[in-house]
Amino acid sequence: MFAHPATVLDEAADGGRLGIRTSADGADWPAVRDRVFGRIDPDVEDAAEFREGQDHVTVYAGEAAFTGPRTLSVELESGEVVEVSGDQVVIAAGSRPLVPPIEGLDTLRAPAAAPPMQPDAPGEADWYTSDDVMRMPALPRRLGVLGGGYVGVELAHVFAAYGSQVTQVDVADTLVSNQDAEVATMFTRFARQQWDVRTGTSLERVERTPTGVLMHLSGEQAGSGTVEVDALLLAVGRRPNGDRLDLDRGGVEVDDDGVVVVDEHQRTTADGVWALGDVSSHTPLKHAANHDARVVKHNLHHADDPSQMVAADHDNVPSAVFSSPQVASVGLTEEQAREQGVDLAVGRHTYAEIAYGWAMEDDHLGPAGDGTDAEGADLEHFVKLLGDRATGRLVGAHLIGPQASVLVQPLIMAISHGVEVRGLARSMYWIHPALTEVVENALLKLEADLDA
Ligand SMILES: Cc1cc2nc3c(=O)[nH]c(=O)nc-3n(C[C@H](O)[C@H](O)[C@H](O)COP(=O)(O)OP(=O)(O)OC[C@H]3O[C@@H](n4cnc5c(N)ncnc54)[C@H](O)[C@@H]3O)c2cc1C
Ligand SMILES: NC(=O)c1ccc[n+]([C@@H]2O[C@H](COP(=O)([O-])OP(=O)(O)OC[C@H]3O[C@@H](n4cnc5c(N)ncnc54)[C@H](O)[C@@H]3O)[C@@H](O)[C@H]2O)c1
Repeated sequence: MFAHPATVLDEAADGGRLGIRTSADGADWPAVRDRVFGRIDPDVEDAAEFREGQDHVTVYAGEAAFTGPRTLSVELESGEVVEVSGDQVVIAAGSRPLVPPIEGLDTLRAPAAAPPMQPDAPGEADWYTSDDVMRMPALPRRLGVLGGGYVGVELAHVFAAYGSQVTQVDVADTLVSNQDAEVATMFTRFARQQWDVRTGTSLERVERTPTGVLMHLSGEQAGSGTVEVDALLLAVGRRPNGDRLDLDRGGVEVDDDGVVVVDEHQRTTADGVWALGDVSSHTPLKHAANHDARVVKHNLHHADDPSQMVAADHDNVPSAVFSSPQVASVGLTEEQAREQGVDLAVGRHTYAEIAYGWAMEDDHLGPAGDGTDAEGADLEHFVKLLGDRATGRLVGAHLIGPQASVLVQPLIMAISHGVEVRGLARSMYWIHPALTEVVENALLKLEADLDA
């Protein structure tokens, strides 16, 4: 709900390329924010009411922690502590944003500390995390973003498109550095055209000045060493909430990353205790949490008969980054495939080469209008498919460009079902002149490379 208006603004700003007269004039922040929370907050209240209204459900609204096997104490908002135990217990406590130890951060105004289940609108603060930045009282004129992963690049795009002057800092060499390297490099080039990106750079220290927050930078792209902003968004990763649950008292083990250990049925190391979602996942994504929840729901009904249980499938969990441009991926990156010794075939096709790409004028990106950036580097959106010559199957798909999150779906299907790449593109019609023709052509090229 925040990212879509940002994309609409981008398109409005870019109409000239298509020969149409459009312009963009930033966002009315309170209107956007209140549209989002006007929808979300009542939904949250309705869901809570629904749960409380179920005659087989008792809700204890408070912070829970284990006191023994399958037993938890819950501190209610009233301060009262109740003990709850069950034959089966499901841990679904999620994760929280990391706040890195930055010198000077403790001298800045922190976002209002809100109890986890009742996020209040924060007052004006000097720094935020994704928990509270979306409820900011006003759009910052200058925003610093620490971290260029999913949260960082999605929100940098949102605020830049809405009219903030964004400076993004990441220690890694590229933004979205967990993506296929070619995608991450190209994404970083696109981002640089939209906001100030400092990769290979650290935030050493922050201090309040009469006019804002001064970020002291060091590293490759520190520039003059300081950048002043009105607010700072911390987006350097998330930590699973297991460390706040006294898990050892419940006999529940975590791994070295603090992630609750589960078997293929989502059972933890404690008898009768299950876990799902971010608290027990190395792919902390909503669709992965939903999958885990379906597995746990089924298995709870067969807790006494493991032969009836289903296994969770965490292979090939896809993901998409809703920034500008969009990025989507499933399976191995090219680097992972090569490391694993896969005998790799590659099929790559650009949006610019298909009819819908012509319609979008996708081959005229960049300041010179020639598909390259100021340094002459390639800027054409693409689909890259990786196949294994030994099996003839798809092992990875990486997309960067408009609607990447949608275009990836047939590739998720192909990889999930282990479909043979040979013959796949020609086994069905592809609507002309839809954007999906970029996937069709990448598949044909992959097929050709498999046979090369
Ligand atoms: C800014 C942002 C954008 C995201 N966008 C996407 C996206 O586009 N696509 C996607 O797939 N994923 C996205 N994610 C990830 C996604 O939100 C999570 O993977 C998902 O919410 C995990 O669900 P969960 O139920 O495991 O945990 P959560 O949604 O974190 O829920 C955990 C719940 O447990 C409660 N809780 C925690 N500790 C206790 C305790 N001790 N006692 C009682 N209650 C407790 C919390 O208050 C919370 O209500 C995004 C995450 C962020 C931060
Ligand atoms: N579209 C989506 O599906 C979506 C959107 C938002 C969040 N999420 C989920 O939330 C999780 C957390 O997202 P995130 O963006 O906070 O984490 P992330 O792990 O995706 O990215 C963290 C970034 O911060 C950088 N970093 C770490 N420490 C730093 C430091 N001290 N200084 C500068 N840079 C530093 C890292 O190099 C990395 O680029 C994601 O892994 C994802 O699972 C998903």
